Amino acid sequence: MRAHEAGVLHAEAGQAVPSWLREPEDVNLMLPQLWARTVERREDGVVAVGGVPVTEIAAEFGTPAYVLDEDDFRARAREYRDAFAGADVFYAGKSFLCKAVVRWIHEEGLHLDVCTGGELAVALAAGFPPERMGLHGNNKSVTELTRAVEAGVGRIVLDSFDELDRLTAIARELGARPKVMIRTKVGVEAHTHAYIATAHEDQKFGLGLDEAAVMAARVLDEDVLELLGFHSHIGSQIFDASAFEVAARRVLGLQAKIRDERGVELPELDLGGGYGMAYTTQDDPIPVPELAERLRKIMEHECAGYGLSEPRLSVEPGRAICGPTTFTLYEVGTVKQVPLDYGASRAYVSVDGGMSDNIRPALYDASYSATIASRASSAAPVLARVVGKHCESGDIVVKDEFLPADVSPGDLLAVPGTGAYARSMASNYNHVPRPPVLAVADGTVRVIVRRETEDDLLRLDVG
Ligand SMILES: Cc1ncc(COP(=O)(O)O)c(C=O)c1O
Ligand SMILES: N[C@@H](CCCC[NH3+])C(=O)O
Repeated sequence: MRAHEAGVLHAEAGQAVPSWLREPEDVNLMLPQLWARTVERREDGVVAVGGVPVTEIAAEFGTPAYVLDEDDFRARAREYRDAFAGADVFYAGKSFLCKAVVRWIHEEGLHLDVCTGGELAVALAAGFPPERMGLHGNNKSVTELTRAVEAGVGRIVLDSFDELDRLTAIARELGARPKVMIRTKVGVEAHTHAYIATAHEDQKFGLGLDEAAVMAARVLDEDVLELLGFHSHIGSQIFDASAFEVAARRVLGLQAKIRDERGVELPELDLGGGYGMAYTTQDDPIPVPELAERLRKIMEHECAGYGLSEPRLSVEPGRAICGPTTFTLYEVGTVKQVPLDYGASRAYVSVDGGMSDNIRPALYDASYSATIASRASSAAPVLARVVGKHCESGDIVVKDEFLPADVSPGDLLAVPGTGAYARSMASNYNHVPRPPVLAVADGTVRVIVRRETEDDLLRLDVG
């Protein structure tokens, strides 16, 4: 049954619509702040990226697929590099990493943050200079640490005393002197989902400021590792620049304490990543130049206050670079009209992917938007929920969106803002193979991560 045949819910009907979601005047409208820069709806109603219509992409490569705008990716990387000139920008590979991305990051002059042996392997395989990499992780294994030291990774961010012992032993054995930072938790309550806040006390990352001072003293005393400075990452999808300022102030206070107690001015400071991006109209990211300027000012101000010479700053944006560059292209399979308690109804639009290609709605209650991408529609907007094909009722792709009432099987549906933590957190739940990543540039589409196949999955199953 088509949605418009069932008497559907409009915004004025009330409760089912979240307060921030407005019924659009034109259901074909695509808000530019939610889409990669070369994405547009053409006059024939079809959405195109880099000049290539999604209908062609779907016909050649199938759905679901992550469609990435390479020019947009590179432009966002450059924007960070330029705004933070004089500081080092480490792209956080956990948000999305593959060999092509590693090369783009290198070509655009960024550094790279990896947080597992797997990410390190991808970066090395793509030829990224190890000295421009940082290695994170709260439980790095001996194998991972050894590989990083042998490869000459530029900095290892220590996260525990156990790791300090491990790395010191490895350095002694290899006769190396790895550069390290110490990850702190600065006690800032970042306004974000609890699962992605990382600077409060009761979570697994980093060391409290007092413990971090003890660790710094040990590293300096033992003189096996080279201490670059402290690291702070307060969480992810944060819009409030003042949270970063508070973090900077607290870590610089620690820096001053080390100077006072040990007579050592540590040369670097890393303020992590976590800059928010727009998934829906609710989100209002801080413009990158403004963010950079605020961090620069607070560094200047605090260092002057403590009489410290300014350490070299580094930052680690992931989501804000890759997130907006990509949309997921799905095909609609079924549309079901579900009556709600208060007389309205919601169209459940099922697509050919779901929580296996984007776990964020299920994991963080994250909001996304969607549009019908294979055509324009003159039908009225109706409240819809885009859901996946998995065996879970929480398998939600877009919780609340207005779609045209004539949304039908066979329509292509695009969900923007899926460049970060979608492919990188994808799973094979229900033995669903993971979608490919397609990079579009200069009117051509290139597979940069191929589609997984059932054969790939069967090959793992050696029983
Ligand atoms: C240490 C560290 N740096 C950088 C990032 C990147 O965060 P985001 O993608 O939100 O910029 C993360 C993830 O939250 C992180 O844990
Ligand atoms: N994966 C999370 C953010 C955590 C980032 C890594 N520390 C997200 O999708 O928002």
